[in-house]
Amino acid sequence: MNALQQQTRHTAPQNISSTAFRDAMSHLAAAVNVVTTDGPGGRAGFTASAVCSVTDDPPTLLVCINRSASAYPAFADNATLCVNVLSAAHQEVSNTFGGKTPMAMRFEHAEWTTRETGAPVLADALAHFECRVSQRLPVGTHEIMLCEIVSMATHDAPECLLYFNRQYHQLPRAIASAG
Ligand SMILES: NC(=O)C1=CN([C@@H]2O[C@H](COP(=O)(O)OP(=O)(O)OC[C@H]3O[C@@H](n4cnc5c(N)ncnc54)[C@H](O)[C@@H]3O)[C@@H](O)[C@H]2O)C=CC1
Ligand SMILES: Cc1cc2nc3c(=O)[nH]c(=O)nc-3n(C[C@H](O)[C@H](O)[C@H](O)COP(=O)(O)O)c2cc1C
Repeated sequence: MNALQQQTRHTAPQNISSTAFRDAMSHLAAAVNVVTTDGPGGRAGFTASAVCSVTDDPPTLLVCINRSASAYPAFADNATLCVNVLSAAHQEVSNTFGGKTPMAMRFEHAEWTTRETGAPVLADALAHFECRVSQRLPVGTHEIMLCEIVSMATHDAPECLLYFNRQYHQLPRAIASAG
């Protein structure tokens, strides 16, 4: 057996439990976002790594939200949301929105504003995307929200926040070149 084979762990298809899937998913590094909303369903937000770009025409991204999350009823009732991309300075913001913190307290510890849609915008987010939810698709425990961009902005913070191996990591904007 060579070194590569020794480091590779295979799981038979019939054995793919939720735990095995999560263990494998912990090997995917992901950007960390706080997704917020406000409207008839109230103000809410949650930490999300399941966010990705779908198409640039019309500019669209997707967000997956667990339907058992305390934030879900507000997202189900509201038509707009904001994806706030976190910088390395926002690890505590991520913990606040990813834990069991009561919804009203989540917005107390960072600077939030509103712009086009009324969804809370994190003042110094690395980027923010205000969106109109254009489609909703339930899949298992989650709902995929397809989100058309209404307005966006970027902010050149020096490092982004990543989630990998169940831990936070910080990645600099520019990697120093060797030699
Ligand atoms: N997509 C999601 O719903 C995610 C939920 N979480 C939640 O945050 C908490 C802490 O998670 P970890 O410490 O990373 O350990 P974990 O073992 O629960 O998660 C490991 C990885 O599995 C994936 N994952 C976790 N829960 C999932 C779910 N319900 N549906 C689809 N994918 C899921 C994510 O990629 C995550 O990084 C847990 O309660 C977890 O459920 C974390 C990341 C993503
Ligand atoms: C790094 C990280 C990423 C997460 N990504 C998602 C996600 O993409 N979708 C999701 O529904 N929940 C995600 N969660 C979990 C939610 O942020 C939240 O903890 C969960 O919905 C339970 O919140 P509640 O106590 O308000 O019900 C993530 C949590 C962490 C810490």
